[in-house]
Amino acid sequence: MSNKEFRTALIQLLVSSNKNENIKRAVEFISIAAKNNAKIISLPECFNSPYGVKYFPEYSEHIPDGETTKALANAAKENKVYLIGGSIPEREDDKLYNTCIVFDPEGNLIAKHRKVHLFDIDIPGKITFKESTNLSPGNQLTIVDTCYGKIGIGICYDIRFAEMAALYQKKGCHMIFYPGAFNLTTGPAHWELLIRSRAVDNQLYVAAVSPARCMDADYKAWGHSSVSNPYGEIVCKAGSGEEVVYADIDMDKLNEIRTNMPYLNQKRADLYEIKEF
Ligand SMILES: NC(=O)CCC(=O)C(=O)O
Repeated sequence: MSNKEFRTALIQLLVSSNKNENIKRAVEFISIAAKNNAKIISLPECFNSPYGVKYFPEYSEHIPDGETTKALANAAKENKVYLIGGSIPEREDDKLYNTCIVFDPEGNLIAKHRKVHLFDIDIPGKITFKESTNLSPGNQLTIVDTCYGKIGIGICYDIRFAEMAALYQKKGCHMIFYPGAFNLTTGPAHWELLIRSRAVDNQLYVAAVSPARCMDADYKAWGHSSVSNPYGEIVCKAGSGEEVVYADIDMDKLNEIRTNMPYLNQKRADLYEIKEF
């Protein structure tokens, strides 16, 4: 495969309350995905800790000197892959963040995305979640320059904000990764709809990577890690359990879709515009 065609792998990890075990299993799955020829591998949101505000302080780490950063750097280097490290609770000074770290195939930390839109919702009788209880939002968008092109990074709730994805497209991204953990209320309603919408809006590949569902956990993840192509077709999709799913990315296909339907160049900047950050 050339750099215009490459395989990506989404690791739908079953996250437990044992942090060391979570990291170890993530590293094992990275090696399996690399053996299956994946060049860009992603973990899910909050993969080293159960997802919940009460867990964030205990499981949080400094980046880059924490154990998770070191383990992922080694895994990227040993397997010679780009690694999108899902997210982990990050501690800096007296603040906590929900943070995605990205590594190149030499194991260098090349990006750090702090979730910019915190997940604060209250659907009575269904789900209440308030990340802002103890997390602070990130204040920057994140684009990673790779030998496979530019990749935008968002974390879960970030996928709901169409302008963010539009900016990534405007700045040259051909793919956006969203490590995420939707739930049993919003997952069936919106997970796939949002993945496909961001892909069609911007004519790019969208990958969304969830933890596996654990019915004993406080927060029950929807699962269904998926990739949409730029035409809005789901090209791979996990079930709800632990598994790795793969998608073959094809930049010629993306370019063909953009040529056939050139609506990205037909925007009315005289009427509306996405401002650059
Ligand atoms: N972890 C999250 O940000 C969850 C977002 C979510 O479930 C949603 O519906 O949005």
